[in-house]
Amino acid sequence: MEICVHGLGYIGLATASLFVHNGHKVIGYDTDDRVRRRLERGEPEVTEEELETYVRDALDGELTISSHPEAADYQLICVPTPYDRDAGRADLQYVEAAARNVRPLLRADDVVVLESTVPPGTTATVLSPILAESGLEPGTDIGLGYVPETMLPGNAVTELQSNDRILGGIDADSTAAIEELYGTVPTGDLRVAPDATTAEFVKLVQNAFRDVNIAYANTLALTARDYGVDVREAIRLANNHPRVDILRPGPGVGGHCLPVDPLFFAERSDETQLVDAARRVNDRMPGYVADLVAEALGTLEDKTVAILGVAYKGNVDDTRNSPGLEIARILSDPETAELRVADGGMGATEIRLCDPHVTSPTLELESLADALDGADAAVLTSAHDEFADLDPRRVGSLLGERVMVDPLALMDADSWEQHGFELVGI
Ligand SMILES: NC(=O)C1=CN([C@@H]2O[C@H](COP(=O)(O)OP(=O)(O)OC[C@H]3O[C@@H](n4cnc5c(N)ncnc54)[C@H](O)[C@@H]3O)[C@@H](O)[C@H]2O)C=CC1
Ligand SMILES: CC(=O)N[C@@H]1[C@@H](OP(=O)(O)OP(=O)(O)OC[C@H]2O[C@@H](n3ccc(=O)[nH]c3=O)[C@H](O)[C@@H]2O)O[C@H](C(=O)O)[C@@H](O)[C@@H]1O
Repeated sequence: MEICVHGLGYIGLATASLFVHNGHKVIGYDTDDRVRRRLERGEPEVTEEELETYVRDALDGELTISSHPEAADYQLICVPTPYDRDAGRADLQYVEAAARNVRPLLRADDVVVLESTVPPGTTATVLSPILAESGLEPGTDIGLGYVPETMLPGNAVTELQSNDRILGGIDADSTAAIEELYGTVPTGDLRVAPDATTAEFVKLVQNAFRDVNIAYANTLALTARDYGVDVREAIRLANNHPRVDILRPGPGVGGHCLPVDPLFFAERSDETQLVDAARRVNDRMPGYVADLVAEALGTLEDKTVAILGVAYKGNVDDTRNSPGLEIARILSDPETAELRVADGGMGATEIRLCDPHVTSPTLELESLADALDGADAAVLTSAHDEFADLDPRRVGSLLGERVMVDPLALMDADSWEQHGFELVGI
């Protein structure tokens, strides 16, 4: 079958490659010239090794990059859906633009599938009317539906090929046509939702569930501290119950999915109190970690703090909503730093950033040795493999004060304390 994929970012490129690897001819279109040029040269901007090989193989095969969208049996939309904080709603401009691009290409019986994460109702009430302006009615003349992507950054290819897929058409024929396409690629089970809106809702349910679960773990961490209880030991013991499965507390919830997608629920509902509270709990964690740094050092004035990890989680290079960067921002902000300085002085805190996975022209990133050299404290904010074997002897010889803040509990406390460290956890 011929497929045109709109948006060749993390999801679109992986999806286009999945279909090529399974015998389909795919035209890939992205509005960004730079993205298209790189792909035309066979140089995808992908940092997961397995995904990079997977995409390169597709580019060597039947994945064609085009400067304009083309007619195809299936039009797949994988464009960004950021949250507009000022407006308090999802910014659907990219979905709308993609729909307008698809509109003139449509032929009877073509099928349009949205994969981007969106507020429930988007396919039926935003996408459908734009496509209908073609003169072909979605649900009657053309197919239309929603198929969320659920692959986990860091384990993309495996999850792309093995996760269950949920799909929902705006009518039975659309659902059948979408099933026909996704049935040709390896996945877990295909799960048919009653309609597109339910499929959109389920995608948000999954990410909000994870966010709420992590917020519960973070709440437990703060509560356990008041009782002098080791939260990780408590969660480990609690999880032995056959029906309890609590996630891990940490320095905050980053990325562009968990901190954003739960907010989409509020678009047309006032009943989102629990989900909103979870967001607030998780958003508070970087400030809490900054407080721990200030507490351990007694003052932030003239102190130097090394932040080890600006990626939003371990072994990825994505810095969106990064807890490490938020902790850095809070510690270096004179206003908040002043509040956090135990002795009341102004906190001219120097921040050094280190991350072996991230390359960024806008961040001044240092090597591990340079970041630690003479610093007063280190904060371990991303669970990168490179940090797993940090040697307390080496770190101790570089740091000015032996203070290691470890909100992810990556280090062995006994071993670090034996080397004279104050290991601060949450
Ligand atoms: N990254 C992730 O882990 C996951 C993302 N999602 C969702 O998938 C969607 C896409 O996310 P990513 O691939 O991560 O975004 P991304 O930012 O990596 O890529 C999106 C691409 O779409 C292009 N684009 C924008 N408007 C376009 C248009 N009208 N036509 C063609 N191309 C256009 C952009 O230039 C960009 O290259 C979002 O809704 C996101 O929430 C869903 C599951 C996982
Ligand atoms: C339900 C679910 O597992 N959703 C996944 C999620 O990917 P993402 O990389 O954002 O999720 P993640 O690994 O939980 O990381 C998010 C953030 O949460 C933090 N985190 C994660 C687990 C945990 O126990 N404690 C914790 O604090 C991480 O450090 C990170 O800062 O969101 C993706 C998406 O929807 O874009 C989705 O495809 C993925 O399958």
